[in-house]
Amino acid sequence: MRNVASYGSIAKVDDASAPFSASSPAASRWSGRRVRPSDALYRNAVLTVACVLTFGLYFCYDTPGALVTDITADLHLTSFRYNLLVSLYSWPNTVMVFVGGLLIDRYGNRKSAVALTLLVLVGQLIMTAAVTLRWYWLLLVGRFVFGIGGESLNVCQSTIVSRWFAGHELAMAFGFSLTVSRIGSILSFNTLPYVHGVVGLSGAFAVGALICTLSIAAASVFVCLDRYAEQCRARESPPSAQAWRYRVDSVEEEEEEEATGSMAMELEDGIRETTTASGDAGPSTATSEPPERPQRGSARTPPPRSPLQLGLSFWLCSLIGMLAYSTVFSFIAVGGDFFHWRYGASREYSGFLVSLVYDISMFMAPLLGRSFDQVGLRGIFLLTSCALSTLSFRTLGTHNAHGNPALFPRIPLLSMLTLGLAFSGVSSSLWPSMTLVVPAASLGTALGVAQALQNFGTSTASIFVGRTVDDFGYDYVMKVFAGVSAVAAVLAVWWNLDDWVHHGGRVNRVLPPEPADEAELRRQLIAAGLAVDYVPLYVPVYVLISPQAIDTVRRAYYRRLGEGEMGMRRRDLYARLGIAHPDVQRKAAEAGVRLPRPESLQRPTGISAAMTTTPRGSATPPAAPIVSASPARSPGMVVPSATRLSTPMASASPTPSPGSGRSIEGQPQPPPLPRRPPSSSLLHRSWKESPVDRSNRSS
Ligand SMILES: NCCCC[C@H](NC(=O)[C@@H](N)CCCCN)C(=O)O
Repeated sequence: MRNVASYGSIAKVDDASAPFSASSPAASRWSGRRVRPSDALYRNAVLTVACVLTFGLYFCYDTPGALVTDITADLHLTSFRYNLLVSLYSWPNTVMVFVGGLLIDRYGNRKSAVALTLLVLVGQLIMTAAVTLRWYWLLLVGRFVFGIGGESLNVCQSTIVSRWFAGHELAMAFGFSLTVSRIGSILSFNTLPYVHGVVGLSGAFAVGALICTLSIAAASVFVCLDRYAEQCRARESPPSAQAWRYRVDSVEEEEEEEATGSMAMELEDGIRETTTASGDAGPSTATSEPPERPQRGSARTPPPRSPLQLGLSFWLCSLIGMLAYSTVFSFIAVGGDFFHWRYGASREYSGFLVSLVYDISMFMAPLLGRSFDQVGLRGIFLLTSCALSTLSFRTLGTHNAHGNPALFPRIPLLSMLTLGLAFSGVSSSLWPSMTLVVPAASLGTALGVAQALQNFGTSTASIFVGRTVDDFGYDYVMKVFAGVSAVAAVLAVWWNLDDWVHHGGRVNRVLPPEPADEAELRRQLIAAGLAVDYVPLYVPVYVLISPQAIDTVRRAYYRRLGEGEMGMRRRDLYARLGIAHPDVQRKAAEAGVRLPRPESLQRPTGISAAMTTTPRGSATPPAAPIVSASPARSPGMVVPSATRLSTPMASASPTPSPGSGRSIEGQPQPPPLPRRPPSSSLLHRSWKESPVDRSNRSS
């Protein structure tokens, strides 16, 4: 819980996550420095160092594969000992990477990146010493340490990328990170045999260690860039705004936040889905929350206690990843042998065919990523990729040189091209999708679980291949792989349907760009009196006690802000009528902040309308159009009640100073009659019915 401060309905990741958007007006106003975190240059630098983070890891991961003949010969390893060495990367990570994910969420990306790149280097150095000393057991220790650091480093890289490039650049950024990783693997396979010829086995491992230092350097640069971005962000917030940057440490506070946070999330999901379902975005859409902004939405939810709480969508996604990756990775491990024996291909041509998977992925990852960012369809593409994998394995398992020699070399080439495309599709769509279906604050944990499953799948598949090939032959293995890929495709259908039905198809949508910098807009709103930037910490705790307590706190707080009894009643009335308080309208006009236009006020967004249209069937009222999408939902900011048009208990939020009730020209006037019958207990009922207001207040 350390790096997440939650503000009622809004949880804020406190490690400069997604610190600056490309379209940040505030950032562009931030002057006095040459390069700003919002600049493309700065963001590219972050992406570069994030990509290089795992470069050493992938280079060294494939070292045993690249030097298989030399290692087994030089160290006199049996096939079993060699395979034990290779699999020692995956086995511990069926558990350890999950722990790593938790620690990444706990300590943040900066510390984790440095610690994990160091761990990878330590592992590689141990292996270098082991091959020098010819100590097999030490080699196993080294591979173990290397694996512990390596898989968690993968998770860390993903959380960095998803936080810096949330939104419309996410998949492309992931694509670039995959490309650099593939270059690491390809470089390893293509250079290490020559390096070994020149400097021997120890020298080859030492080269790997040297490349790992590159990753450490990248981690150090990332720390500087990320910290600098955080400082800029802090500088942009006025001192008063710092007041809401409190940390939540006590268990009670966590529980309270979890309750309000998840209620608010449900409410917000309901709102988005209601808007989407009705298709009645109206003119106010421009000023309200975009239909879906998964990362941002998810960032508001406190971290789940257990991975089981990560949701069906996440588990389906992880299972698909486990099945799809395990078949491809274990096929790559035996692919050279397979083509040699089943198609009579030369060793070189077999190697070429196998490497096609990585080669294609290297080129395709950013291209696919870019197209996912532009057209969405990640889920559909993942499904298509699983289907393509099925086709590829089925073909490889059916047509071989013995059955129909005329098909060689067309079948293996076409199958590998298909498999390469499928693998590119899986890796390019899976990881960005993963970040969309889990709360941002739990991303490390979630990716850790996903990688743990993937390692389990890969290790199991490798054992299966080892045990099956001799007895049943490669065709049988390929058919099983085709079956496993088909199961992944079926799960992908389920995953898409679930996402479509319950989440409005978020994984297939185009993500909007990150909104303009929230700090600046928040400052504008606060200056305009449309928001307050600080609510005492005792409020969220106290308001949970009883509706009476809520009312007492609310009134006490209004009084502190100079609000009289009449003002409070007027505020209640305006909120019940579902319109903006005239004074708020005036202030909004002065501040140049757009309120929803009159027609949007006529939308049937009352409680009953929402209850009938909320897809999940939850009795959550819809959100009102908000003054401005991003500021109204900024961490720690409370939007005055009257700006939350037609939110039933909008008046619960405090506002600095009530106005005279004058209306301004061109702005909507209150309708003559309330849409809902006034009730003396409305206030209390509404508190129960409107968690978002409670969480707003508590923030
Ligand atoms: N930040 C990168 C996301 C993971 C990419 C993925 N790698 C893995 O899943 C690793 N567990 C496997 C390492 C094996 C390398 N040959 C990938 O697509 O490589």
